[in-house]
Amino acid sequence: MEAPPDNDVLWARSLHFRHQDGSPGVAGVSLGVREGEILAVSGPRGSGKTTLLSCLAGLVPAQGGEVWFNSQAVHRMGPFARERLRRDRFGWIDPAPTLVPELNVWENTALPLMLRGTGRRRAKVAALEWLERLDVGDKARRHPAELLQAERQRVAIARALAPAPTVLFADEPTAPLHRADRAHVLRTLTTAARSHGITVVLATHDAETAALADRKVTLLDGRRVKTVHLPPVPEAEGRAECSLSV
Ligand SMILES: Nc1ncnc2c1ncn2[C@@H]1O[C@H](COP(=O)(O)OP(=O)(O)OP(=O)(O)O)[C@@H](O)[C@H]1O
Repeated sequence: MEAPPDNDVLWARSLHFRHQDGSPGVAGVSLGVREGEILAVSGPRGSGKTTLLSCLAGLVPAQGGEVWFNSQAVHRMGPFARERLRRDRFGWIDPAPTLVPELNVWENTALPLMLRGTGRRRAKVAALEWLERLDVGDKARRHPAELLQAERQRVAIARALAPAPTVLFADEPTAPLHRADRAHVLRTLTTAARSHGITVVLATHDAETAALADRKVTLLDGRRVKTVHLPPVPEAEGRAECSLSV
């Protein structure tokens, strides 16, 4: 076993993961992510994007293969070491916002910073700055239940960026946003990542989102492929969909 190349902050070799019920998640995926790079992991629904990000972030232990974060072998870590790594070095954005309902918006945003040891006052200042950047600064004292789903997602993005993680795993981060808001939020996310040197692994099935990344890897049925050719939707089916959506 060898350590990853120096310029890769994250590196995986021949990753395998099967879900508890036997569903194949990823099967033999290898990739490297360079420091400061924005890497899109694309592919259709069910292709293994979330599973891959979960293995890379140490959320689930890979059942085969290797994951390296710099010179640390994530695949050899126990649950506590992986949890510490996630807390101190990684950020995560889910497709749907998961905020602590009892805390207000700025407290939610400041939480990862405080868990890393930042004092409450400094954490609050940072949280408020990030909330402003994500256009939800005026909601800082509200509780999650008082916000729209799209606003909660902006808060979740601010919370993930506030500690300036070394690697940010963003799983369909703009899924709950309206199309018009998506581009703006994605630009804020990618600009913030670039200006703070945050490496981003961005799972998306949307080609426009993937185009914002520096590089793209594509998955199909848990494996890396060069391109995905999906069968065209028959015209009659397309018409049926249109009439249903009216
Ligand atoms: N918790 C789970 N238990 C069992 N099977 C799962 C679980 N999560 C995902 N799978 C299965 O693993 C495979 C990969 O799913 P995954 O969610 O990683 O794909 P994805 O590309 O992220 O899809 P989506 O875009 O829909 O989120 C799919 O066949 C899926 O049904």
